[in-house]
Amino acid sequence: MSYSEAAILRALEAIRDPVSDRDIVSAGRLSDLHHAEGRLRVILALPPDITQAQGLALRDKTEAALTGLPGVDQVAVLLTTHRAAPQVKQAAPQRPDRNPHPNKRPDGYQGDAHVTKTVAISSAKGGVGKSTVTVGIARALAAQGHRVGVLDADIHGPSVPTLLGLSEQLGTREVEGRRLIVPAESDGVKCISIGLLTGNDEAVVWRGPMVQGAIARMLWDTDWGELDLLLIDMPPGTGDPQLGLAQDIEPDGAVIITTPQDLALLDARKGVSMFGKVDIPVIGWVENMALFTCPNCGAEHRIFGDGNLDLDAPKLGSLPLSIEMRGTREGYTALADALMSRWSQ
Ligand SMILES: Nc1ncnc2c1ncn2[C@@H]1O[C@H](COP(=O)(O)OP(=O)(O)OP(=O)(O)O)[C@@H](O)[C@H]1O
Repeated sequence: MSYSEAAILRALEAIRDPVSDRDIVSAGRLSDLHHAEGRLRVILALPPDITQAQGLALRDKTEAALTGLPGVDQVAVLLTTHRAAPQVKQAAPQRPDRNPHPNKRPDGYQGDAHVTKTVAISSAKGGVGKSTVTVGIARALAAQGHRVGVLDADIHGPSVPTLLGLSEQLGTREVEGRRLIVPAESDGVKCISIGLLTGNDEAVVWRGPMVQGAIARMLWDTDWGELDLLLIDMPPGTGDPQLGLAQDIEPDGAVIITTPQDLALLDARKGVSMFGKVDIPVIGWVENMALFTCPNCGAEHRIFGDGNLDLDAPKLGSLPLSIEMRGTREGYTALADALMSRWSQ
C-alpha cells in the first residue's frame, strides 16, 4: 500500500494541542516528518510550558493516530522542546543546579534504567578524531566482554553508524506499555544515531534546542537492555549547546579527546572547565594523532607537537597518527582498560 502524506497530515490535524487548543499542525508542533520503507518518524516540538503528562499523552495520541495508515508499518514519535539556550556566565559564583531544564529526565522515562555508567566523549573542536576514538574504545570494551552502547549525539555529523558499518533505519518495540527505539548492533556494540532515525540530510537542518531535546529523548526512549557502559559521542565544541546537552543527559563522567596542537590544547582546557561548571567529573583525556611512525624508515615524528599537555584531569592514553588505524588497536584496548579502571578508583 502506498504512503500518503496527505493522509498523515489529516490524521495529525485531528489531534488537539493541549496548550493552544488548536490542532497540532496549525499550532506549529510538527517539526519534522520522515518516511522510508514503511517507517514513519515524526518529531513534535513542544513548548516549554507543556507538562510532562501532556507531552506523553500527545505522543501516544500521535502514534495511535498514525499507526495503520496506508504505507505505514512502524511509527516513531520523538518529542523535543523549544526553549532558549542556557546562559552561562564565565565567573558564576555558584554552579548551576544539575539539570534544571525542560528536557529533564521525566519520571516515566526508564529506557536507560539498566545502563550502569554513561560517559560523554567530548572534543572542543571538530576533526580531532572524537567519533573514531569513541567507536574504537567501544569495540575494545565489547571485545573484553563488556556490554557497551554508543549514542551518537554529534547530530550535524553523525559518523558513528558509518564507523560501525551500520546503515539500517532503526525500528521500535513496545516495552512495558512504552514504545522504545531498538538500537542497531555491530561487533557487540549497540548504537543509536540520528543518522539511523531520520537520514543525515534531515538531521542537519535541525536547530539547537530541538537537537538537544531530540538527543535527550533518544537516550531515554531507547531499549538499551543491560549495559555496563554507554558512550555518548557529543557534538564538538564547548559552547552553550554542548553545556545544555551535558546538563540534560547528566553523564556520570566525561572524556575529552584532543590532538597535541597548541590550539586544540587550549580548547581542551575549555572542555574541562565546561564540565566543571555543571559538576560532571572529567574522567580523563585522550591524546589522539600523537606519534607518527614513518612506514619506510621507521622514524617516529610528533607531527602535532610534543604532547606535554597540562590539563586538569588525568591522561588516559595516547593514540598514534595511523593512516591505516591498525597501529591504534592496542591503543584502544589500553584506553578501554584505563577508562574502566577509573570507575573502580
Ligand atoms: N589516530 C588517527 N590517525 C589517523 N587518522 C585519524 C585518527 N583519528 C581520527 N582520524 C581521522 O580523522 C578524521 C576525523 O575523525 P572523526 O570524524 O573521528 O573526528 P571527530 O572529532 O569526531 O570530528 P567531528 O567532531 O567534526 O565529527 C577521520 O578521517 C578519521 O579517520
